[in-house]
Amino acid sequence: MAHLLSASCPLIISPCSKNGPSSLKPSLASLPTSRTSIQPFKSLSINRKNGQRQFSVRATTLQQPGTKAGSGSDERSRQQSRPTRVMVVGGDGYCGWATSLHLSKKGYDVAIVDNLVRRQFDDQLGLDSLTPIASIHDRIRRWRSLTEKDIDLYIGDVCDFEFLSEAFTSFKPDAVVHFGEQRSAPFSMIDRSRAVFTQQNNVLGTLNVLFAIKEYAEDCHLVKLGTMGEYGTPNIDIEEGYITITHNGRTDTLPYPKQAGSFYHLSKVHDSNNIEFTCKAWGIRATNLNQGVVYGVRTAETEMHDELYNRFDYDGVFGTALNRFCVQAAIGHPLTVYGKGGQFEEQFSVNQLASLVTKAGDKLGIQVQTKSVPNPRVEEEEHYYNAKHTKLIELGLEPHLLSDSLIDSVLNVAVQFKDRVDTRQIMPSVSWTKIGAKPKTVSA
Ligand SMILES: O=c1ccn([C@@H]2O[C@H](COP(=O)(O)OP(=O)(O)O[C@H]3O[C@H](CS(=O)(=O)O)[C@@H](O)[C@H](O)[C@H]3O)[C@@H](O)[C@H]2O)c(=O)[nH]1
Repeated sequence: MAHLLSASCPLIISPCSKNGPSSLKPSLASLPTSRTSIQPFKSLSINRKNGQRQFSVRATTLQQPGTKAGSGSDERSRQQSRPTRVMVVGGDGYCGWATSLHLSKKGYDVAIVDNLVRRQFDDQLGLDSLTPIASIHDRIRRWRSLTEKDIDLYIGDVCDFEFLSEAFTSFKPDAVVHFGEQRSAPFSMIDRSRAVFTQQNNVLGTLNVLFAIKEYAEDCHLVKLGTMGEYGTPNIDIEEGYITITHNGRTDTLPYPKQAGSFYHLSKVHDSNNIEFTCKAWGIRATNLNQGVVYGVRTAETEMHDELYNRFDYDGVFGTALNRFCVQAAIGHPLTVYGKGGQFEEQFSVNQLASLVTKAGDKLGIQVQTKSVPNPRVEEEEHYYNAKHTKLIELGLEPHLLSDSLIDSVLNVAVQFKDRVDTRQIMPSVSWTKIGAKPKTVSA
């Protein structure tokens, strides 16, 4: 029964809708319900629609030790019914909200589990989403009034096992999509207490979810959001989860080495180890999706009403590069490329992202400047990067490549809400080297 699929999903795969956000959309209906067997490496070419370039990707799926491909139990589990009840942990957040609506629209029974801590981070740090967002209660009420579809809501912390147990026994999920983690690398590098919070919250929360599945819903499939940042920037191709190594004449297929670049990214490495272990030890079924930077703001569902808007972060702590660049362009702030800008956000370098935004600005008559600002992070600013990513495609994912029209649409949203931008939040404020044990306080 054990199934662990570790997939890499670079930035260019933007599944939710043409206009983003690129939150993951592995169709739950297409997820395997049994372990997969070792297959020979396959090659696959994808042509970019605009014909700019072609790239090849390869992947393998890995049979868990001690199992036989195509065994009777595989066959039985393949015949099990598809999941219909999906619990989205972190369903009030950026990826979680868009995913919850998408799954609800597709006819799944959805339950959101969230402790609303993401909103508290904003209050504590004096930040706000560029887009005005409604409370989770108003969001769900609005969705019901527009679609007649109910989304269940469990407000609480997955680190609290009593709460999680109650949510599991009452909702009875067939699948859990887990986004409920502190997801900002800079946040985890503010001070000791934020570093400790990030690892405690993320690692223990996921461990509780694994125990809840074992205890209450053995057949439940865990879909967990990992990160490409687990792998760092090795000078060789990044394989999907596993690499075959020959050492002293013996060969084995082993987890790909991890070299995370922040306490946040490290928390995901620890999660991955715990998930892999429980797949082997208990037969938990999990898909660990190592996702690249997510960008965009609208999906078909979130644009149905103002109260369904998704959050959109542009600040130096929670804003990610492309979203930040679009907001910076909209308000005439130079794009803040850190250091040399050669660091890759999956398939695009930061410099390339900046030129894409500059081009989109031209079309709107906005003159976009770029400036190199001192890099607050400890990272290589020029390096080899080649991540393999075929497994999701084999599972049925149709990639929407980062296109000019997507950037145009994000830039348009940034222009629409530019009066809400707090320019004091634009520059990076968190340094990887200045982090210390002393708590950092925020002044008004
Ligand atoms: O104004 C900016 C902001 C960022 N960068 C550069 O852009 C790169 C990416 O930074 P980011 O803030 O866009 O993304 P990151 O910190 O890597 O984290 C985000 O993307 C990760 C996927 S990945 O990047 O690790 O694949 C997710 O796991 C995280 O949850 C999400 O916040 C970094 O090398 C950074 O130096 C700039 O040059 N200028």
